[in-house]
Amino acid sequence: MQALTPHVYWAQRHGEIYLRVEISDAQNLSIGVEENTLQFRGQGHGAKGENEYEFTLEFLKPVKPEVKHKSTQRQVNITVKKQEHAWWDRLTNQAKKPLFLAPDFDRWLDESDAEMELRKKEERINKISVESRIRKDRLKKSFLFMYNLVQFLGFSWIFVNMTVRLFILGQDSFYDTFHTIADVMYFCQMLAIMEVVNPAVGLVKTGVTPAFIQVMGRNFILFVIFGSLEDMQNKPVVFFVFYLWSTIEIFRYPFYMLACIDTEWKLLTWLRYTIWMPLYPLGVIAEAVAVIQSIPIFDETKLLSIPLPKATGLSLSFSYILQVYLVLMFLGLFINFRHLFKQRSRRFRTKKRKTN
Ligand SMILES: CCCCCCCCCCCCC[C@@H](O)CC(=O)SCCNC(=O)CCNC(=O)[C@H](O)C(C)(C)COP(=O)(O)OP(=O)(O)OC[C@H]1O[C@@H](n2cnc3c(N)ncnc32)[C@H](O)[C@@H]1OP(=O)(O)O
Repeated sequence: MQALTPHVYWAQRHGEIYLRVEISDAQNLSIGVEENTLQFRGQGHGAKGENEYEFTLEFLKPVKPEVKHKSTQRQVNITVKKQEHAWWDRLTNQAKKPLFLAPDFDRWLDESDAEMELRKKEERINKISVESRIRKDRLKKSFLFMYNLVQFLGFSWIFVNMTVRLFILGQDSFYDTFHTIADVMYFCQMLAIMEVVNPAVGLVKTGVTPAFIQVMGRNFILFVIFGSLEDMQNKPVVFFVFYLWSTIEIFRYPFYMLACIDTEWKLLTWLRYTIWMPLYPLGVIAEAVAVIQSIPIFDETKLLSIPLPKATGLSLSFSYILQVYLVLMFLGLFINFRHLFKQRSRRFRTKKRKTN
């Protein structure tokens, strides 16, 4: 059977060529582009009835070799991507239009209309990406707001409870701080692990190391020194450690909450970036006192000691680790003090520049 040539209709956009081949119920299609020439072959029902149809088109400019096609009951639609984003004066290399080829007026656009369509498409894509960025930002801020609110409520409860008990019971309140406060403190400090996760996943723009030092340093004191040693739990040092921790947090978390809703209270900002100056060294000193007080207890109870080879019958007391930790604490203090100084001057420097 000799192959016939089907009617082919075409239209273009800046990036693509659309071909519509007038063959219904097409089968055994073979469509490909080689060296800028499209070869079409297939069986179906065309202008001259059921037959084998074929045609060849040599394009005006280079096209990509991959071709997309879709066969429907009425026609075969072919999409070819142009190599370069450009408007072509005609479809084929030869100046004279092949007889079987005609414009597809259903899809036809002239250059300026196609540009307009392209611009509208780009605007739509931009709008969608801006909207999705806004949605993500809102979700992120809502999450951070809730996190900061929970921490603020937790630390406010701790601070108010300790202050009220201090006023009512005086120095007696020092001795049972742990039993009244520990559960809420455990909750807040476990949750504070998010403060390491948040910068690590890019939720807040700040360093992971200072947050890690802060959270791990506190959790070490809370869970290991106070949590594992009952003898430490009724010492007055617990009061000072918890009070110093909560004093900064009742300013820091509302400051973050306001940042999440793009609001700033100058006094709160000043307090967040200033009161750590006396509180941080005092906090480290209080924590160091707790570690030093725990050393004889760990020695006596042999709790958390590391057994040495059986033959020696000895074990390495946890107090050695605590002595190393004491050094690390002051290293941690130095790193975080420097970090907080930088944060403070960055904050007040940019503020000043903005107001000038
Ligand atoms: C067993 C292994 C242990 C290993 C460690 C060994 C060493 C241990 C040493 C431990 C010493 C610790 C002592 C300490 O426990 C004592 C005390 O805490 S005493 C009480 C006083 N303490 C303080 O004042 C410190 C309080 N803590 C902090 O300030 C932070 O935790 C710190 C990580 C130190 C600093 O915070 P950050 O880097 O985040 O700075 P900024 O607050 O300026 O925030 C930067 C930007 O991020 C935005 N941000 C941050 N967090 C949030 C949030 N939760 N929600 C919303 N936004 C957030 C913030 O708004 C800033 O954005 P922008 O710059 O755009 O304003």
